[in-house]
Amino acid sequence: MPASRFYDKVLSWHEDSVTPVANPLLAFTLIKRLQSDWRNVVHSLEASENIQVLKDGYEKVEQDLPAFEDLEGAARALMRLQDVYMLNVKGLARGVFQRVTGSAVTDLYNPRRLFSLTADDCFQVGKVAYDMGDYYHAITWLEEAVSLFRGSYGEWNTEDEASLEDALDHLAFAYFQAGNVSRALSLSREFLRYSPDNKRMARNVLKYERLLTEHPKRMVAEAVIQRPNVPHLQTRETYEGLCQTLGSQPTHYQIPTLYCSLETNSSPYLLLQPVRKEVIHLEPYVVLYHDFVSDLEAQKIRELADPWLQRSVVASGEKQLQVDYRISKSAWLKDTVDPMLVTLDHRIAALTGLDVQAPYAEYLQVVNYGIGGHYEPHFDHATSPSSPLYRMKSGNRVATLMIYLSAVEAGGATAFIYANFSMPVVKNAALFWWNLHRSGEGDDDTLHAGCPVLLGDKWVANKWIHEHGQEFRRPCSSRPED
Ligand SMILES: O=C(O)CCC(=O)C(=O)O
Ligand SMILES: [Fe+2]
Repeated sequence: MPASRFYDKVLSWHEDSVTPVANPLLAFTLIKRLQSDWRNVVHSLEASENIQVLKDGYEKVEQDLPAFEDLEGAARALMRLQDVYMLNVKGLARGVFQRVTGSAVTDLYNPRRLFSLTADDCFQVGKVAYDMGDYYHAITWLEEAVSLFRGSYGEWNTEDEASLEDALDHLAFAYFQAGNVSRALSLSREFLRYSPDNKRMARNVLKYERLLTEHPKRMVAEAVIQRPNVPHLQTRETYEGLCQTLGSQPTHYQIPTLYCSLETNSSPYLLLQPVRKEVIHLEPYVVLYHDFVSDLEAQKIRELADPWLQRSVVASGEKQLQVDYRISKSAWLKDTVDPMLVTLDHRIAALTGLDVQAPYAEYLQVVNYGIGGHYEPHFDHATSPSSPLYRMKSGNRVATLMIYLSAVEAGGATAFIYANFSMPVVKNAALFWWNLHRSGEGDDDTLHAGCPVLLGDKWVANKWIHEHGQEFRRPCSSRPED
């Protein structure tokens, strides 16, 4: 019986998956299974004697299951990964992560186990794009759906929402919208072979034929379908190149001023336990402190924050908003939550020489990025006088110290757009940089981003240090270049 075949399939997905959400393909299918596959199984016509029990059980948990919005988010995350890492959709559907540029194919990650996508999975991703009018992504995913449905024609899965006909129908229309009428025509004709009585499709075929006779050029000159442009991101190419670590990474051999040292900063605290400091970049000044926290501390911080995590917001004018360009969950941890956080503050103060007591620094912000989670290029400091950052009345964010609380399997680097380098996630290390010049003016060269997580679960913690309280620790200067 198909429903039990679905059950067996679900069981096999869960075999040996300790962290099921580390793989974006598995994460998508998990959400899809909870959001629509089970519903399709439960509401299928395959009424057997136990169906009432199954239905009752389903209704009990229904409101806690992921909503369509979650499925949509997961589909968009897959498309984001596809774009930023130039992933090939055919490869993704087979469970492999390959970057394809021209004829060159690079393996970005070799998963231990392949999780392939079904035709219906690809259809759902394509449909999300289609419903947003994004025919560029719709076409790549629906092409894959059509090709997989063709290969398994006649085999019907109870959990599936769509069929070959649905996929052909959507793909044909997507091509038509994108200006490729000849492809729309051939797919519509294929559709009619399976459903010859469909009047709407018959009308479409006539329309496409007419268009092609009237404008025969469209037959040959197939429109090049462009990826939708995201207007707020002028730096997209650089950003994506850096996420793929195609930027000019600093090499210590070429730049002798970049060095590694054991930092004691004349602090008694650090004399006992010096921290290995690596200068990553000079202007802006960015350093990495290795093993800034221990595995246990990192774990503890993640655990303390976990129950408080909420979808991250950003400052927009005077308001705080949820936006597509920052997708993560975050929580603020007050020092009083655990003595370990006080120890951490002392370590930050000792290393940076800055005062991190309230109100001169913000609470620790813990951030968790799921699959495809990201933070597009931004500044940490306020760029407008009405920013909510000034509510603390301790000036702007003079410096950032960001701790990597986890490793990731692939993706998730921190990219400095204008400085043209990216920092891969180094578990337990902390990245420090100045956001402001000594004059107090924002340093535009600190524009940075958290690249989408390709595989894994990325955690970071931010300590934002404000201007006030640092007057004697970082004296100001009127030279803007300082
Ligand atoms: O996650 C990252 O690598 C960067 C995060 C970041 O820039 C921020 O939270 O402000
Ligand atoms: Fe940032």
